[in-house]
Amino acid sequence: MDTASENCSVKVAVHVRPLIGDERAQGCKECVAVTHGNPQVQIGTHSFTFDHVYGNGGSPSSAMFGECVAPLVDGLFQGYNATVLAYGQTGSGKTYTMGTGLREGFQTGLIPQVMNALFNKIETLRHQMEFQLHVSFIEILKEEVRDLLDSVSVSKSVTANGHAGKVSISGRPPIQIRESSNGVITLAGSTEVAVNTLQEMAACLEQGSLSRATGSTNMNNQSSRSHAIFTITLEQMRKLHSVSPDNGTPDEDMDEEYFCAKLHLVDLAGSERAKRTGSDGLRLKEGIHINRGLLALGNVISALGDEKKRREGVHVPYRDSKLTRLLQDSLGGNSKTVMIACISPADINAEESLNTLKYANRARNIQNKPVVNRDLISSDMQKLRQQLKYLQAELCARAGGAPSDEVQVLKGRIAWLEATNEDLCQELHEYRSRRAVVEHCGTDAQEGPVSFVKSDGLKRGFQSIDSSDYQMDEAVSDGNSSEIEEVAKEWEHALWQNTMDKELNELNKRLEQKESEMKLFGDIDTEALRHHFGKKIMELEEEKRIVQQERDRLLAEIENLAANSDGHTQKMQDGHTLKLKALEAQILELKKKQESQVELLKQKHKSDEAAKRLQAEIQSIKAQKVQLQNKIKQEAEQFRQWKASREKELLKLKKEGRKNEFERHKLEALNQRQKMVLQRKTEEAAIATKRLKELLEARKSSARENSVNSTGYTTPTGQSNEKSLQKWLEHELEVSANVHEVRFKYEKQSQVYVSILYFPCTCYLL
Ligand SMILES: Nc1ncnc2c1ncn2[C@@H]1O[C@H](COP(=O)(O)OP(=O)(O)OP(=O)(O)O)[C@@H](O)[C@H]1O
Repeated sequence: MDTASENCSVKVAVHVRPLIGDERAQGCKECVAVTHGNPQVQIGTHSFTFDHVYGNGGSPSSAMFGECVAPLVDGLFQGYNATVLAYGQTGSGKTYTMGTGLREGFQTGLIPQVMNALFNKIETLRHQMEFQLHVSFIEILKEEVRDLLDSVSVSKSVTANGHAGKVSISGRPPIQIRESSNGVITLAGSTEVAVNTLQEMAACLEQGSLSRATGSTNMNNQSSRSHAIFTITLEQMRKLHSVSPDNGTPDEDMDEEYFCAKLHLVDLAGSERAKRTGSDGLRLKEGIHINRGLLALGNVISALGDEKKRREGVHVPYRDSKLTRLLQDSLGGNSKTVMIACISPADINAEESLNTLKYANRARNIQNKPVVNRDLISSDMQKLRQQLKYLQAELCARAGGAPSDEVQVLKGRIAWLEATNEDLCQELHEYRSRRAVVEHCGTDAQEGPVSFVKSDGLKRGFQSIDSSDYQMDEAVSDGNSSEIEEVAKEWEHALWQNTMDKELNELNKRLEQKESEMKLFGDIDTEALRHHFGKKIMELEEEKRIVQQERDRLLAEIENLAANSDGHTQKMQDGHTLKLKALEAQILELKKKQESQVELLKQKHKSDEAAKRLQAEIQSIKAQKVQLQNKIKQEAEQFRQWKASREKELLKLKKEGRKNEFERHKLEALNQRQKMVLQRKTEEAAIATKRLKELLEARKSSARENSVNSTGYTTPTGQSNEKSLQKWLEHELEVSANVHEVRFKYEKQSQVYVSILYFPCTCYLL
């Protein structure tokens, strides 16, 4: 690879799509204004300047390819890597712009146009060089890299809820991201299809687009649920005609130069808010992963886009997500990059569109360092060849008079160089044939335990986010929708806060900058300056007037002298003419000075105007800052209230639970006691029944005795028996009444107990 690199910033274009059917049906108004003839976009009080603005009054969308992407395609042929990145809210038109969806407008998308331009250019250059094209198409879905061109993976529609998804058949190892020793990011295990024609490349795009995960949400009925990267690799073998040093004619043997450049075409999944997309379950989980990847991308852009941070060499968190890892070269690395920020003009999307523009505005500050990707070995070889030719020429030149031992040394050197050249050719050949295998096997010595340790360390920095994600996983698997909602809300709040903090930081920076600019104006006493310039002009005016008077006087004298001309007067006249000339020059000088003073005064006036404008800008930034701070405060307060009410609710429920538990214990104890009483009474009743039987027996036998005596009187024994029988009967009645009462109470308590167990809340309310 060439070491020389040029710094070039990420170019940003905005694509404003027209209002679409749904938005029209909802009666939305347009809230995005584009300044005519200028790449400026305005939303509310916010105004941004980009490299290009398309749609909605800006340049026509059809000009986008020619202005933004065609130069990157040309760059590919010079060996420069390039990236085109579509970013924006869900439903803002990224897929439409890139042409990765097989829907309406597909052919006008950027990727189909790239393919056309690529093959047209190859056709015109075919006689000068050899080409080899490869394409790969991957998606990042829920932090997993999937191969969209893998023929083993199959695309399948999942019919429930209209959700579609891709099902991978196991058998191939998952795709791994690797970093080679020279810092190049590669994908080990992804399919690289060699293509020779436009049709073959289009078929790859179509196959991958069909396999991509999409799903329906409230905001886009065919929403991309993954980040997709379509990569075109262009290899060129250029034939270099070298000129013979002897006769200046082209050499028979031609040198070769090998270039290899990649073009990444990225269609990111859209940022989304769970509330607006109406996502739940699977969609919600996808949305969280999408937002998480975009948050990591935002952090990378912030770290790279901040001049101060860059100078301080602040760590860029590329490893926080697969997306940022894969785009490492595209952002701040070896690539020419264009970001296309897609926005909707509808007023209901104003906040999201504003966020997209802020994100894109930050990206404009990123400095990349693209280099020509020339094969190291071929460039070494070229140097050696040049050296060889130079030596051969030197040898020829000296052939006549050079001492023979010097010629011998040079010949030896040439032989050595030729041998080295041959070795290098061999090495180059082996290297090329091994390269493909090496890339696929991914046997990269760099990915050892050391890099794991490093990534672990970085992971720790993101622990809070990881743990919230873990909570989300738990919540989703439990199927507890209120918990999901709670975690989603907290996540959304954290995202929102992060964006707002960044915005506030940016406002503070802008304010600081404007205030320091204002200080420059403030140090100058404008009134004193104006007075000084006014005075200076008057003085010059006076001086000019005096000099003009003197000139007029001299002119009059010359005229007089001319009338009576003699030798003496002629001399005087000459002297006067000289003086007159000097005075004229003086007047001219004074005029110039006066003009420059007037110019200075004008500039002063202009700078006063600029100071006023600056002051107004400072005021507006301050007002924006106050607004933002209030918004942050309000949101934080709302979130705090929501959290407090959730906690209160939870506490109340816990309290109710405890109370119910206590009641249950109490009832159980009562129930136990009553059971015991019932048992005791039942036993007493059994004893009484037994006694009754005995008494009845006794009574029968005494009656028999009485009939034997036949006296007709009741004996004292008979009387006492009757009394005891009466007493016993009374007791018996009392016992059975008690038994009934206890049984009734027991049954009632049992019913209450059952209802507490199965319907605790109702019971509490009762
Ligand atoms: N420039 C445009 N002109 C006309 N229609 C457009 C344009 N851009 C987008 N649309 C329409 O808007 C809708 C959403 O577009 P698209 O699917 O490309 O959005 P997206 O940003 O890729 O969404 P997501 O992130 O959810 O995948 C589609 O119906 C598409 O046809």
